[in-house]
Amino acid sequence: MGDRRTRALVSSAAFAVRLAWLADRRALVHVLVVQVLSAAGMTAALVVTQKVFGSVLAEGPAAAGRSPALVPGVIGVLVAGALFGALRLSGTARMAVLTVKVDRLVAGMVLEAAVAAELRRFEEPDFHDRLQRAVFASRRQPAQAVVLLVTAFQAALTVLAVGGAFAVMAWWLLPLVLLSAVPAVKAAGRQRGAYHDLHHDLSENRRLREYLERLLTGRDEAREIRALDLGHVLTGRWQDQYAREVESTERLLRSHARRRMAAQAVGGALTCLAVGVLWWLADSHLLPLSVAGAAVAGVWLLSVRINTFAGMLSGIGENLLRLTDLRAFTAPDEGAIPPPLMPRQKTVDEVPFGEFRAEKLCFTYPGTDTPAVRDVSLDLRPGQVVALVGVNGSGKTTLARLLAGLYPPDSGCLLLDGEPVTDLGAHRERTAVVFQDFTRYKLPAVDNIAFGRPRTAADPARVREAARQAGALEFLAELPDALDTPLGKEFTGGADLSGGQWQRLALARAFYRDAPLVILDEPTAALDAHAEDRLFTQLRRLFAGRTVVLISHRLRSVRNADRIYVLRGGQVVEQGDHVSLLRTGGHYADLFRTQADAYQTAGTT
Ligand SMILES: Nc1ncnc2c1ncn2[C@@H]1O[C@H](COP(=O)(O)OP(=O)(O)OP(=O)(O)O)[C@@H](O)[C@H]1O
Repeated sequence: MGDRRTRALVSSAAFAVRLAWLADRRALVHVLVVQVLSAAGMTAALVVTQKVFGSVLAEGPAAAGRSPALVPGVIGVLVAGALFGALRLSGTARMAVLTVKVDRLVAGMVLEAAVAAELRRFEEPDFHDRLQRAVFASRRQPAQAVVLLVTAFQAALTVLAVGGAFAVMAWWLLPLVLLSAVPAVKAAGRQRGAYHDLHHDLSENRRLREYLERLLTGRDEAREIRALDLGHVLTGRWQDQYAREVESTERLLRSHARRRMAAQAVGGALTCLAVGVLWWLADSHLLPLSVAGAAVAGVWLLSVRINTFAGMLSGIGENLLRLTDLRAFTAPDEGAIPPPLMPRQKTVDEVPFGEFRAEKLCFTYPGTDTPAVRDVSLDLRPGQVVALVGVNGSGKTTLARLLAGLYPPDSGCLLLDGEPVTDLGAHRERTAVVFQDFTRYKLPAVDNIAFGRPRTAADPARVREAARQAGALEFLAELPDALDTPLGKEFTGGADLSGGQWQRLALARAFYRDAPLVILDEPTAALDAHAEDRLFTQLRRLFAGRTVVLISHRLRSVRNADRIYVLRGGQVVEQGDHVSLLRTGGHYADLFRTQADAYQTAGTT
């Protein structure tokens, strides 16, 4: 365990240095050179101090002011002090820039890794724990690790420099001074990793707390929270979550403080002993007073540096261990999406898409035991409209996600013209999906549509055409800045849309994507009756030449589909066209009649 941790620390330290190198190698070299020069300056200052002491003592205090030997020494120390002060300032400024650049580099790495992760991973709590820890580790931690490592480097150089000066003056003092730091180093070693373990233990707790924070501060949630008067309940839960974190952290900090205080007391006693020995040696004329004086200054410098270093050790340890979270998350893994093969998204006419078949698809969500989709097979021919129907939870959305290549099936496969679809990334390229819970991008309307083909520059004429096809052009044209209006009231000049208008925008995105396979999951849930009717009656014309998979609870809307698959408990229990399914008198007929009766009853009462 200890060895594993030590190895993790060493490789994380190398990782931090590599990050700094990648972020700004010139700044890193500058900062390190400053540290080396400062350490060299400190050695020189110590030696000069000893010489000055020597001449003062040789000529007597009375002659001190007149001694010509003193003048160059004192001037030299003063000039060197000013030079090193300026050098340190430049090093500090460069360090600040370096930390900002490291932060940016690492935040980008985390975002890239999150974007590359397979959708399935987002179903796993462990993934969210790792993501959260990586996000946490990316905020100032790598930059702080670089600062700590540079400070540690400086402390090590000081130890070497002062040690070197001691070698000239009184080398035998060095072990005593080093001994004084042992308790602090040991305490830091014992504490090392404790924060990191706590951080791991609290991951889920913190994730829930942050979710509650988003609920309590989000614009979209603000309405319902006020309508239900939920604020105080959620704040209470937030308080409970936070209290748990604070209690655990407090417990750890208390034990940490006790250990460090004890270590400091022992270290201080050993430093006093070293000074006492020097005093005794000087008093007994076993050591020249000049050497003893410089050695006292050296002992003080050295013990301060070593103790700072030891104190930093637990900080460095914790910090570097957090970088292991970051490395683990950003390292490419088997879940990463391979880089896109096509440099430019092709249009529907350029992408070959023939007969599409799903064969015996099975899928179980991570963390559950019951399959959401079981042994589902279906055929989709070019130009066909195929509908998936069934009660809530029957597996329609999950099946749609499998058909879109968003999840790899646990077993079974997708076939295109008889060939298994092995590259799900390429399959997604030829698929347009309008999700039931589509995303509302609080960005300009034009982006909301052009995101349908994110790897090609937005084509304004096609954006307008897609908006027109989705019935969105009219209301978008009336926005303050037309299609350039940001769709979020949080942004200056921003506007908001109604639920149905947002849904039309999601449809426009699908039109703009211009893919040969179109999957529409409840695409009209928020549309008014006219708009819904218009979409369904014109579906074939609007998506001419494409294969359409349509999910809808409104069975009236799917009756014109070429084929209807009826799902129940994740399985296809019936299939056929509307007329044949009604004739069979099964589950579909039952659902259809229930809806028709409801309309009739409502119409007659
Ligand atoms: N992310 C998930 N993790 C675990 N189980 C899930 C997840 N999403 C859906 N399920 C489960 O999978 C089953 C099928 O859900 P699915 O969303 O595919 O049904 P659906 O037919 O689309 O339902 P609806 O008509 O309500 O949209 C349900 O039992 C549901 O509880």
